[in-house]
Amino acid sequence: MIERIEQLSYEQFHERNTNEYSSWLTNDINLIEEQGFANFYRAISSATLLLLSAIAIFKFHWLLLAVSLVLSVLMMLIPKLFKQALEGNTARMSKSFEKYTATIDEWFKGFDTLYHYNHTQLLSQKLAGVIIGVKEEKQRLKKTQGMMYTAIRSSSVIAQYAIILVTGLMILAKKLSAGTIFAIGDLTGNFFGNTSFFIDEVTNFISALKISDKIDEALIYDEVTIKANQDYSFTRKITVTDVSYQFPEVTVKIPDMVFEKGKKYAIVGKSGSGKSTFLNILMKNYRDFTGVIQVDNQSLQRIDDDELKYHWAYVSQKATIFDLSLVANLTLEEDVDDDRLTKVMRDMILNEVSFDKQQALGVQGANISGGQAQRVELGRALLHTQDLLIIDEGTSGLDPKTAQLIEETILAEPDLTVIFVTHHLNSSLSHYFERIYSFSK
Ligand SMILES: Nc1ncnc2c1ncn2[C@@H]1O[C@H](COP(=O)(O)OP(=O)(O)OP(=O)(O)O)[C@@H](O)[C@H]1O
Repeated sequence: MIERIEQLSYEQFHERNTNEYSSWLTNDINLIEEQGFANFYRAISSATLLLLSAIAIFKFHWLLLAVSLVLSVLMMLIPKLFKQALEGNTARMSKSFEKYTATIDEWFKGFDTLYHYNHTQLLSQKLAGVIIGVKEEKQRLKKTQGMMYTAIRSSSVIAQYAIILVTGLMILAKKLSAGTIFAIGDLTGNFFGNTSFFIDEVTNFISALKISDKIDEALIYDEVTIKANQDYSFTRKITVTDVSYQFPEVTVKIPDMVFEKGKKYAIVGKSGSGKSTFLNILMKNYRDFTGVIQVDNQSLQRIDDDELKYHWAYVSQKATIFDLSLVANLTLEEDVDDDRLTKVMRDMILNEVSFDKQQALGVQGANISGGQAQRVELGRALLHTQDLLIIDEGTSGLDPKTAQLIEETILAEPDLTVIFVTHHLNSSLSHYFERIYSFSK
């Protein structure tokens, strides 16, 4: 499952909330394990005991075994009556777990805000609903399972009586000795008991497999139809002509622009004017745009995604920090040139963060400040990019002096092409920019 997720494109991954993936990997895996694999192994054990009882019944008379087998086949039809309800309940339980995980994550992440507004009581209000939802779905599933078990157990008792009756008739017909009736009672008890266990276990196993089918089906995507050209080249310029992007509710129109290699560009514009949308198009996160973006002489769509990601880097306003050491956060555990790493750490003033080389920065950067996190994010991009650095408000969390220092360092890089999106263009840096593009709604 994780390997399939690794292969998703940006748009495919973002079709669903990250909590849905978390729920698959926690709740659904548990459900598959508890209801699926545990039942699979139990079914093997029941089948073995069933076989041993069948051999013993056969030793008395083949006819008794034949009737037992016919009755057990009839018993196996019972789950069909519950199949739809059982699969529906299992699927609904998995959905309710997804909602539960998403709600817990959302409201616990908002704890600080609720705390400062004296509204932490919202936690129990919001979580109560989803907890009750999970409980109700669990009860529904248990109820359906219970009804199925009762039907199977009852049919098992009826089948035992039927065999005892057949045995009685065979004794009267002098085909079996009178004492057989006592032994056959025990044997058929075992035989039909294990048949009913076997049926329960196989039915539950199959309905658990439906969850894994649901995940598999959710992760099936058509291949990207546009054939990528492996040869990446950006030696001259990127041109953007007549580009627009259609969201369900709004069409975002992007102004025509040219970005020459090695030069620096600023993009300014009102909130909602389409700056981030453009950057997402340029990074190939949003593929279905209209218009033309050429990189040297190739259309952007034809450039291989991995090549593009290798050469271009994108820094957003929101720093992503992993619970790894500073160096691992910068390198993403890749081998990098030591001199380059040292330069990036110096340029992004990161030596102050490096309290201890091994110390992790905390989950979502809990052990460092917001400004430090942004510098780590910028440092990671500088370390990974060869050609183009796109910064979307990536210095907004820094104090003005540090922001200017960092921005100047980046803008002074001679070979790097920089696209710098900002709401607050520092006039003392204007001379670095070849052009300032203005987006309007
Ligand atoms: N995922 C989305 N789904 C639907 N509409 C979206 C989505 N992302 C952006 N939009 C819409 O597209 C328009 C452009 O948004 P975009 O985020 O590109 O603006 P922006 O210039 O980057 O704004 P800001 O400066 O506030 O970050 C807005 O009207 C926004 O509501």
